[in-house]
Order: sequence, then structure tokens, then C-alpha cells
Amino acid sequence: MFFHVRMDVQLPPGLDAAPLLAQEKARAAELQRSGVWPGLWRVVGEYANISIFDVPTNDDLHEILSSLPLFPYMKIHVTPLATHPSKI
Ligand SMILES: O=C(O)C[C@H]1C=CC(=O)O1
Repeated sequence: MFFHVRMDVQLPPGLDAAPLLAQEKARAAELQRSGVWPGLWRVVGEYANISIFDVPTNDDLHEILSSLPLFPYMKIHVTPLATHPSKI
């Protein structure tokens, strides 16, 4: 099942984010290599991304998103995707 996910990152001022960003990058790479995170784009001009996740259930997606080291600092909006009847 595909999900369109937008993540907006808001780091608190004064936080030393370097270790967190390194952990996030490693976790994102792991999830991309495993195939569950097939799409990841930066939103131009914003500290945000648009992602596609391919996971079996809502619960799986929640588990993955909440495992991200930046999860406490992101506003996340999820759109579940269904097959379009006109898709060939
Ligand atoms: O930078 C971001 O958009 C937040 C997050 C998503 C992937 C990643 O490496 O960091």
C-alpha cells in the first residue's frame, strides 16, 4: 500500500542537531534500501520533504515514521493512496 507523506522539520533553536541528523540519514538510508521508502524529495525552499512509503498497513507506517530520529521535531501529514481507475 502506497502512502504520500509530507514531513516538515522544525528543530528547536539551540539544539545540537548534528548527531540527530546523522542518525536520521542512516535510518533513512536503511529504510530506502529495504524498499519501504521508494521516494524522497526535498520541497524546494523549505525544510520539508515529500516521500512515498510502500508498507502493508497504517500501523506499519506509523511504526516506521515514529522510529525516525527526527520524529519528535517533525509535523507529518499522511495521505493513503488507492489505485486510480484510469491508470493504465
Ligand atoms: O531532511 C528531512 O527532510 C527530514 C528527514 C527525512 C529524511 C532524512 O534524512 O531526514
